[in-house]
Amino acid sequence: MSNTELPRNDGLAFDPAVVEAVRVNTPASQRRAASLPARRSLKKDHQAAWLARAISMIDLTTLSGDDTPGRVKRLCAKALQPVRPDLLEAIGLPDLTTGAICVYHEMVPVAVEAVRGRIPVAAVSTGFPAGLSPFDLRLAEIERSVAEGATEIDIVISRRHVLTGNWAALYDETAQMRAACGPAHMKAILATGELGTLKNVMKASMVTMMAGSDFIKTSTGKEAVNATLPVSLTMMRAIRTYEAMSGFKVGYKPAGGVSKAKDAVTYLALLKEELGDRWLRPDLFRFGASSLLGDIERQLEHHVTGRYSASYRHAVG
Ligand SMILES: O=C[C@H](O)COP(=O)(O)O
Repeated sequence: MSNTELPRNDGLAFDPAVVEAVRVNTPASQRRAASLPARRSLKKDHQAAWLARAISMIDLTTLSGDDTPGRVKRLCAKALQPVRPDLLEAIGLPDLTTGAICVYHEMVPVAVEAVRGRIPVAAVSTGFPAGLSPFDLRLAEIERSVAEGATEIDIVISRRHVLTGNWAALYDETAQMRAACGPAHMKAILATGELGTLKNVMKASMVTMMAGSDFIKTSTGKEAVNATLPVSLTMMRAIRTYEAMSGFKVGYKPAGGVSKAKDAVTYLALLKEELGDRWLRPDLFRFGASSLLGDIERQLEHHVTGRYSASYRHAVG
């Protein structure tokens, strides 16, 4: 099934009472997050299966000022063949791909041609990463990316609406962006490292889901602090609350700074505990990551051959 055929979040009418009702126990969230890595240790086949699963949920990303068509084509080739064919055969997953490729608008046509419809192309739009270009241009950017073949749009919210408590403005902005996406799935980047508190993260999560986001995503990868476990716990609980309110399952995307296989497994363990097995699929979970794939490939190589190769051998992704 192509991702444009997947169910969409139609959203709910803006309800300030939902925002008012938000409660977050920050010390408890931090304690829980801190206990996770120590509690999780996966071995052998089980570990390989989780790592393969993690690959299938990576939005393989390049978002650099020096991106070129050549780099994007190489990244797309890596997304379609994320691990050496002999390793994929050995783990019984010869057709494994990443979840999607994620690029700036200018690179959308190159990526669309390179992936040949096998995986979705996601575009970061709306004046990424700051989201401070004129609003009509931000909407036009979404429309252009969709017209050029992006089927997922990662929008950035206006952090100032959160920091000034203007929840109605955040709802309105997000709803207009969702409309501009048309058939493309929308991931709302909250830039959680700039929102100040976990309570703000929870409120922004609720508002952007009420406004129709299909996914909520932590970060652009450009903030000083990007994806963290306490933020992820908070956003996953917001997703659970929203499902109880609306019946709709919103997806989750931690992004920025997730670069080690071990960390990816910790995120997946948290996801399984908080939201359940249904979320352990690419339609409801993605890692936004530029270098995670390289480390996972290294770990899989070790699993299959018993040897580690140098990390420079896995330079792409
Ligand atoms: O959304 C994805 C991020 O921009 C990637 O961040 P990263 O380079 O820290 O993996």
